[in-house]
Amino acid sequence: MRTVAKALRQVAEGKAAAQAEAAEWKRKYELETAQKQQTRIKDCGTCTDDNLGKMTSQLSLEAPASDQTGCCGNHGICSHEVLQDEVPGPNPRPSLSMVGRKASFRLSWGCNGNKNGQHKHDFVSFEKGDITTAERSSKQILLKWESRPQTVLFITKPNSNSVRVLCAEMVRWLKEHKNINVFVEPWVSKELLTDDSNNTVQTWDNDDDKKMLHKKVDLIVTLGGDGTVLWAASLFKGPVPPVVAFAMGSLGFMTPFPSEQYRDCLDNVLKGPFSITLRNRLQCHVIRDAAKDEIVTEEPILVLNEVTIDRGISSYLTYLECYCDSSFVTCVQGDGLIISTTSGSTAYSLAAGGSMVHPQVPGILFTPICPHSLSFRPLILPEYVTLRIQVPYNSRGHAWASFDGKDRKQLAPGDALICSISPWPVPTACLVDSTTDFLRSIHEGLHWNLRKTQTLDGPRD
Ligand SMILES: NC(=O)c1ccc[n+]([C@@H]2O[C@H](COP(=O)([O-])OP(=O)(O)OC[C@H]3O[C@@H](n4cnc5c(N)ncnc54)[C@H](O)[C@@H]3O)[C@@H](O)[C@H]2O)c1
Ligand SMILES: Nc1ncnc2c1ncn2[C@@H]1O[C@H](COP(=O)(O)OP(=O)(O)OP(=O)(O)O)[C@@H](O)[C@H]1O
Repeated sequence: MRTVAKALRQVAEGKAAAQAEAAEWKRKYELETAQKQQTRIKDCGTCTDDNLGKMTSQLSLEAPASDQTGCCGNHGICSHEVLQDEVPGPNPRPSLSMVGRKASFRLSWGCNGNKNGQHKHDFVSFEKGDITTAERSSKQILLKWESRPQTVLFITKPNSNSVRVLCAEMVRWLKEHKNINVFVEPWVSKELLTDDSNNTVQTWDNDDDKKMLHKKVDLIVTLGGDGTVLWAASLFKGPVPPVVAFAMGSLGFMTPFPSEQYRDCLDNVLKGPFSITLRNRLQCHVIRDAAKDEIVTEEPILVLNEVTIDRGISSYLTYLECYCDSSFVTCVQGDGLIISTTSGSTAYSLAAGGSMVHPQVPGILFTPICPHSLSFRPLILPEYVTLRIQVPYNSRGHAWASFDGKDRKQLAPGDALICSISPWPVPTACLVDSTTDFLRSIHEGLHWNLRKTQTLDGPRD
C-alpha cells in the first residue's frame, strides 16, 4: 500500500512539475508579449540616470511624434502621451463625448535633498497614463501631475447615509470649485439624480465602457472602509488610476484621509506632488484539470489583499500541494492556505498568524490556516516567484478559493491555482508617506504593542 501511495505521489509530482513548467513558460510568454505590445521608452534619457536608462532599455513608450515634447524633469519617468478626445459619433454618448484629455504625470523618487537620483535602484515605468512596475522602488514615490487632472471616479460604500450625503457634497464642490468631471457607479448616479444634488455626473452603462475607465479617469476617490478600496481596485482588471481613500469605515488600514478635511486633502492631491504607495496585487489563474492542455482556462483574477484556498463546507482537512516556481514547497493539511500581498499582511493573513509587512516591501506571504502540524510556520517569498497550489488527485475533498474574501471558486482534485504578482499595482495616495501611514494604521487600527509604561520607581541596576 505504501509503495502504491509512493508511486501515486511520484506520478502526481511528475505531473505537477510538468504543469508547473508549462505554467511558468506561459507566464513568461504573456509577460514578454505584454511588454512588447505595450510601450517603448524613447529619448527619455534626461529624466532618468544611466542606471535607470539601462534598466528601461527593454521597455519603451510609443508616444505619437506630434505629442512627444522634451522631457520636463531630471529625476522621474515622464510620458507625454495624451489621449485624444473621443470624436463624437452619429449619436455620441454623453459619457464618451464629455470626457476631456486624460492628465499625464511624472513619477519621481522623493529622496531627501539628493539631487542626482543616485538612490534609484528599481524603476517604475509610466506608460500612456498607466502606472506599471516591473520592480519595486526602494524609496518613497511621488506623483507629480504634468497636466491638470480633470476626471474623478467616486466609489462609495453602499447602504450608508453618511457616505451618500458626503458624496453628494464632494461631487458638488469638485464640479463648482474645481471644474472636475465626475464619474460614479451606475447605482450611485441614480441616488445622486434622485437627490437632485448634481445631475451632471457621468457613469457607464456596459462592461466595455467599464473596461475603458482607466483611460478616462485621472483619480479615484473612495468613501468607505478597506473593503471599499478593495472593491474599487476590483473594477480595474489592468492599470489602476491613483486612489485617494477617505476613512468612513471601522478600521481604515488603507483609508488614511479624514473625510471632514476633504477640501484640503483634494486640493493638495489635485495640485500635487503627493506621495503614493504602489500596492502590488496578485494575479490568480484557476487551471482546471479537465482543460489542462488549453493555454488559458479562465480569466485571471486580481486581488489586493489575498487569495485563500480553504476547505469550504467540507468537514475534511484540505490537502494542497504547493510549488514555488518549479520547486516543491510543502503539503498543506489543515483548514487551508492564504497567499497574501504585503497590503493584505494586516488582514486575514495576520489573523492566521502571519507577519505584518510594510506595503512597499516586495514579497508574497504564504500563511497556513490552522495547519494540522506543529512545525508549519508562515513564509514570506520574493515577489518575482510564481506559486502553484494543486489539489492532488488523492485528496479526499474539494477545496475552495476566495479572492479578497469574495467570488468563491470550487477546486476539484487535479485543479490548480497559479498566483504571481500582477504588473498592475494599485497606487494609493498617502496622507504623509508610505511608512508614516503604515505605522499609524497599525498603531491606531490594531493598537499594535500598546502597553502601559513601567513606572520609574522600583529596583535599579
Ligand atoms: N479572520 C479574519 O481576519 C478574516 C476573515 C475573512 C476575511 N478577512 C479579510 O476581510 C477582507 C475583505 O474585507 P471587506 O471589508 O471586504 O470584508 P469585511 O467587511 O468582512 O471586513 C473585514 C475586516 O478586514 C479589514 N481589512 C480589510 N482589508 C484589510 C487590510 N488590508 N488590512 C487590515 N485590515 C483589513 C476590514 O477593515 C474589516 O474590518 C479579506 O480580504 C480578508 O483579508 C479577514
Ligand atoms: N461600491 C461598492 N459596491 C459593492 N460593494 C461594496 C462597495 N463598496 C464596498 N463594498 C463592500 O461593502 C463591504 C463593506 O465595505 P467596507 O469594508 O468599506 O465598510 P466597513 O465594513 O463598514 O468598514 P471596515 O472594513 O473598515 O470595517 C465590503 O465587503 C465591500 O466589498
